Amino acid sequence: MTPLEEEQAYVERCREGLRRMLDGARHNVVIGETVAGDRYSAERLGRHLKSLAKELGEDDGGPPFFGRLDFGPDVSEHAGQRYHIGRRHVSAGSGGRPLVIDWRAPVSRTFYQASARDPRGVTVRRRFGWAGGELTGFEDEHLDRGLDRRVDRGVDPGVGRGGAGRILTAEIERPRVGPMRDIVATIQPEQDDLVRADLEESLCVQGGPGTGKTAVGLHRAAYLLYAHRKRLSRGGVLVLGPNRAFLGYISAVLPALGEVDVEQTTLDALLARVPVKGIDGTDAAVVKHDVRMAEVLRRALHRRVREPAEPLAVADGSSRWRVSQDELRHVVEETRCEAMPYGVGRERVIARVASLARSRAEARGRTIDTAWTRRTTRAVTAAVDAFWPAVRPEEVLFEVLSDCSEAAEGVLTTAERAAITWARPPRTYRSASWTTADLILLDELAGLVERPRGYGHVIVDEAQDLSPMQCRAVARRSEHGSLTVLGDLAQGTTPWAARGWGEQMAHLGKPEAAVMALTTGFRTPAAVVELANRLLAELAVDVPPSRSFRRDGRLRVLRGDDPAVVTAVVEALGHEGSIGVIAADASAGRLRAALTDAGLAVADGPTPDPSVRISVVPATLCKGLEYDHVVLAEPAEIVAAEERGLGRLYVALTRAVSRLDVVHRRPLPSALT
Ligand SMILES: Nc1ncnc2c1ncn2[C@@H]1O[C@H](COP(=O)(O)OP(=O)(O)OP(=O)(O)O)[C@@H](O)[C@H]1O
Repeated sequence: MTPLEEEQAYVERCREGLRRMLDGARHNVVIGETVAGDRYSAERLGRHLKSLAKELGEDDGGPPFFGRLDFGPDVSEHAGQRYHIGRRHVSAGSGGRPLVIDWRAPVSRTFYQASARDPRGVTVRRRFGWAGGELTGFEDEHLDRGLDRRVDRGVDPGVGRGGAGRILTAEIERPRVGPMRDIVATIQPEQDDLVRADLEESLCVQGGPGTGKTAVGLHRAAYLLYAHRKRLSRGGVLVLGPNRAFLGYISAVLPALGEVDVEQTTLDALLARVPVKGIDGTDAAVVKHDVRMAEVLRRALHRRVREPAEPLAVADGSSRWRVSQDELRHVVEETRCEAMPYGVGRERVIARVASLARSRAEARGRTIDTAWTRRTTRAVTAAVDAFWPAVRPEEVLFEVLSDCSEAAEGVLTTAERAAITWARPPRTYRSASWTTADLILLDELAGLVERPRGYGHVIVDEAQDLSPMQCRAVARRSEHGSLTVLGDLAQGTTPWAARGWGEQMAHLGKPEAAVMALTTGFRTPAAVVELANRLLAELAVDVPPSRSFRRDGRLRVLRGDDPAVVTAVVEALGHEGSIGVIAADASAGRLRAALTDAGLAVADGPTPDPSVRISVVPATLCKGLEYDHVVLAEPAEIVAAEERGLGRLYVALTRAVSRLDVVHRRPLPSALT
């Protein structure tokens, strides 16, 4: 047998192993359904087993491994061992050593980190090439002999980018056809460091376009769940992305890595406690996103706590148990000093006052039973309503937006107060038309009333765009957990986008987090990166220019309007891969009509769709997405459309994987010429 045939035979053993695991998992689903301890655990177990069975079923036919490590004789733990590394563990069935080791297992780390300079005991690292589930070749790096000793079997011999092998280069440069895929086979050492950082460690990753921030975040989620499954099972892991198109684009990555229980959502969706019916003007939105609003809301809420105006007398048959006004005052003051959430404070006041009444009753020999306690607590609660009332966040915000003169005194300017005040206040909070920014204010208030549910780990993508108030909403949910914050200051497009990470991390509640950099781009070809980098000087943020791993690709700057866009798209159809037509929001509908009039099928939304190759993408939705071929229409219009239009153009320019056509009639923004 040739070495390639030996590996192909090993693939068959792995597939057999997977089939055995699948049979076992299906069997367990049946058993799991009958061995219900209680309903909750039966449901959880059933869900877990079913998803495992589904996953294993779906895995059937996919590559069971992507790499192999051969250790030399000098590593005590692994001396002379050979391990195949894959997306999932494949057991040998007989209780022996697994056929395939999970990419997240400790030994797999060596696969990503070993190098000729630091072989870590590895003699050979093998990468496999696959075509449609068939193992077609492999490539060896003899780390003990230096990188130049590369041997290829069944693939074109040769060395790719920067000393990287062909298989690695081909994987990174492959045309993109649909949603995002995992990168487990080709995680780079600096990415691996971030993926496997400690759970306790909060990280901030600043990386230029296409440096793999999103990929790192998702793989980190999968890694943390593997390494700390028990600890994270209670709090869970939350992934926050910028919009629904982005979530659609990334949604398959974690399930492909076997993780189906991660909550992936947008911050707006997470905070949606009321329907959004109103829209803010920019002036109002800017004030509402400002961190000073936290103080305004705090004051507005706590203004509701008043000095008790009268003593309390709890009627109990023929007796009355009294709590004096002074005692009530003392309880309120004492509770206030403990600086706890408003709602918890109220509960504590009720409990303390009830306990005073109880001690009076006990002193008079009254027998206290549950019914007595319930009755007394009800009476005390009614009295406490007068000086520490129950409150809904909506009621407080209703008051603030109707008239914030007192709560905002000395905090907001007159113009700022006017900007957020309703021109015509609704009659009650129930008829208010809340805006997206109001959701954040309601969440701040809800957080002041009661602590929200926290997560074990939160991953925030495109974090440069979060306002201070949005950051606080994230911080509330990760107070007792850790954060992975991913972003690029140069891609900031919101009016409140961060200009530096220090302040942003402070708003996120983790001022001590290390800021790490990713600088090699894996998406955009060098010529396109070079064009986009020209904008950096005008973006007023301090980030290093990106470098591209890729030397392939094509950039064209074409003159013309809609017909030129259609021609560029038709030409792009001659290549493999997805096609994104990115235009200013106002022009997206017109361009879509021009393409369909030309007889071309266009996908419904911006998310790359393998069945309909062309997507028309409003510029404000292209963040985080990528297309094999991008036709970028009229850059000047994108720049003019919003305050941070240049940032938006920078994002739009960096969405192309293989080819970018810039089509323009109006003069190009000066930075590009
Ligand atoms: N190590 C890698 N191997 C293969 N592909 C990679 C690697 N790292 C990143 N990529 C690919 O590069 C592309 C860009 O990655 P990703 O979207 O994670 O970058 P990003 O930094 O979040 O980009 P942006 O900020 O522009 O949205 C994706 O297609 C991703 O799969």
